[in-house]
Amino acid sequence: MKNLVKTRIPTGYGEFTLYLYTEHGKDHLALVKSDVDGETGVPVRVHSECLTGDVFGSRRCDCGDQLKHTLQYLGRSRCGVLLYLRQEGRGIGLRKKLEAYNLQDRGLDTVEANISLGHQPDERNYGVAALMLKDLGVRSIRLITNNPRKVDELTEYGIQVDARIPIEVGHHDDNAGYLRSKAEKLAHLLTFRERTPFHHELAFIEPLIGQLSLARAPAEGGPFVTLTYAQSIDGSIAVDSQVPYALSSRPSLTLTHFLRAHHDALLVGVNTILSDDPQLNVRYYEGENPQPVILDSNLRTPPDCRVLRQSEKPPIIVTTAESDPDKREALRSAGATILVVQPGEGGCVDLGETLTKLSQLGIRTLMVEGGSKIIGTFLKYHLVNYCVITITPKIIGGLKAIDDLCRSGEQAPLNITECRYHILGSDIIAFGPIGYV
Ligand SMILES: Nc1nc2c(ncn2[C@@H]2O[C@H](COP(=O)(O)OP(=O)(O)OP(=O)(O)O)[C@@H](O)[C@H]2O)c(=O)[nH]1
Ligand SMILES: [Zn+2]
Repeated sequence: MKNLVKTRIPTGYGEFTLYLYTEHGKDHLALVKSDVDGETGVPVRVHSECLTGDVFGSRRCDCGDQLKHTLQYLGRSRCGVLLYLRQEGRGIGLRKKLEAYNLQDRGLDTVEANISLGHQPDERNYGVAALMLKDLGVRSIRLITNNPRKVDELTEYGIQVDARIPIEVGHHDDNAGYLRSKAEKLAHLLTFRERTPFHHELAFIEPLIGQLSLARAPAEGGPFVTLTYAQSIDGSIAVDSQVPYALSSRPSLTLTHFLRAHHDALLVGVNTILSDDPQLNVRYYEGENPQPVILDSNLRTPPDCRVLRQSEKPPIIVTTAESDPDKREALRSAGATILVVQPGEGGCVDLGETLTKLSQLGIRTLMVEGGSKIIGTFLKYHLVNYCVITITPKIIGGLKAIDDLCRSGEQAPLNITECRYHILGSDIIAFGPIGYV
């Protein structure tokens, strides 16, 4: 199979190259991030066309969300491939799929509907996908799918599949029946994570939960970073840096704890430990406590702070080689794990090295809660993947969440792409991925 046209496609998720192939008069597409020729372990999604889901955002299936999450994931990956195969309706075409939908509205499931229209439950073939991957020169792949048949067939066609990356996203009431049929009748590996459906009033944050589930797959680079904080309407996170100030309302606090339960680790700066003495655990929601991480270049963390006295998981304290060895020993005796990294800018620890080391410790998803210095530094170095900002109806004129990012002129304003807004109690939650393109 030969590529007929190749062109550059800049997107909100990063720049890709689009390759067009043709087989039996049908165009199939490969959207490729970076050069994948000769690469191993390349993240690959083999996506079957679903006009209703991909273009119109139909909630009858999970295709549209899977497509969007894949693009976001590939945008963050060093390289990757999205194959867009024109196999509408699991190979039976759009018209028949729409007829099948009507049969499903009369009580048949997705498999029965295909059969009653005289078709197989699934008429797709992945030979063309294998040929496209071979033409692109990919040596081995990690396949983004819940469908074990795709893994088996690509393997039979000579593609080495090193691993499967699950993509359980976009689950809701409208497609619950369809997903159940896929799991029960088509052997899809769907766990119906006990987290979904969760607290009904927190269902709005599902786009982030989907990203986190993808981020758990082993990948190159550091963990997926979610930045969360609460600010007043004028952008303050506290009256001043010394005094703790509870800004969030109870529902927003539940959201924070819910998010903590969905991340491997929770990171704060030592100033937050000194001013708030927080517990950094999950209390307003039922779920696992994240691993606390404290950035503390000079080891000012008091050995009797709450996170050391009370936490079920003792914190990882990140410091530099210059910090006092006696303090290090005292914190170690109190239970902390000390992680030594290079010094970074402005007396902070080097964040890039910190993230690499946390990733080596198995931390794939990291929630960053502040304070202001940490928020600013993570943003400045483009280390944040996703933001969840709680805006409370208060005017404080105090300590700004982000004091200086663009003022020096070196940094362009950052965009929260596809920013969504949700009203939770009396607060507004603004959330979305950060785009750096
Ligand atoms: N015939 C038929 N096709 C459907 C129906 N719902 C979705 N599809 C098509 O199914 C294809 C997607 O297949 P899915 O079974 O959702 O997922 P998959 O591609 O097998 O597996 P994943 O890689 O995990 O997404 C797309 O081509 C959709 O158009 C349906 O009820 N009937
Ligand atoms: Zn679909």
